[in-house]
Amino acid sequence: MRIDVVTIFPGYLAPLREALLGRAIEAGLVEVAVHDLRDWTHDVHQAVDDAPYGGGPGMVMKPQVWGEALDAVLAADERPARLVVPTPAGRPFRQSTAQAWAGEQRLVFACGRYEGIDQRVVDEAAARMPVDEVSIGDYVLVGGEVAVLVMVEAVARLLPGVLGNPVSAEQDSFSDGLLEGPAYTRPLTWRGLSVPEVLRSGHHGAIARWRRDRALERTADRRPDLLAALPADALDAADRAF
Ligand SMILES: N#Cc1c(-c2ccc3ccn(Cc4ccncc4)c3c2)n[nH]c1N
Repeated sequence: MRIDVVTIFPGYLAPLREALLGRAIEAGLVEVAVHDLRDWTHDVHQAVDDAPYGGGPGMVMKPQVWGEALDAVLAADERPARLVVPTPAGRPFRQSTAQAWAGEQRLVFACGRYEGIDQRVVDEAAARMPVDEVSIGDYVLVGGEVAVLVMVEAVARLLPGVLGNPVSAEQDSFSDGLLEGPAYTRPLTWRGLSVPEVLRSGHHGAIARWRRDRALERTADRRPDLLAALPADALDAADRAF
């Protein structure tokens, strides 16, 4: 997969080259290119924004600059791309979104700032490629860069070879529609608190059942909406007994 990010703050995306994802890039499991939107300005001030039509607070990002930038970035690789535009007004970004995007050959992320990007940039792009306007949560950020860090990590960890243990991605929170339950490691007792006996029993069936019960319990307590959204056949009799 190739990932391109267009932003006026390229330095914000430096964390993509750290740790697990950085190693994946070095291993050639994923390609990441970050582009400075101002490279496609032509005025001395490198202007990327202007006042909003209809008035209102703040500034809007100019369509001309974005259009030239996306044309150039898209032309740099022949692979078909999905354009992703983070926005507080976007559809929710979920694990299912990350799983769907993990199958893409190429993702191009457009990081807005100010009050956002002129809508015509999205509309014009949508005539020639898939475009997703997405939000990472119900709170307001200052720009799209942090959201891109979140989404790139969520997608990249699903790519073959990126995670040391692919099983862990299958047992993620949300992968089965539930939150994952609590995890424990050594020491056996820490500040008077001990690891649940069942986890030391060696009884794999009992351990699986205990973990499922804790996941159901945590999901019911913290995210009842996820429980309500589960397909009818997602809970077996033992689950329902919980
Ligand atoms: N994903 C995501 C987001 C954003 C977000 C994303 C891109 C941009 C570009 C500009 N802004 C600032 C802004 C724009 C409009 N209204 C208010 C603030 C952004 C915010 N905020 N909250 C989220 N969950």
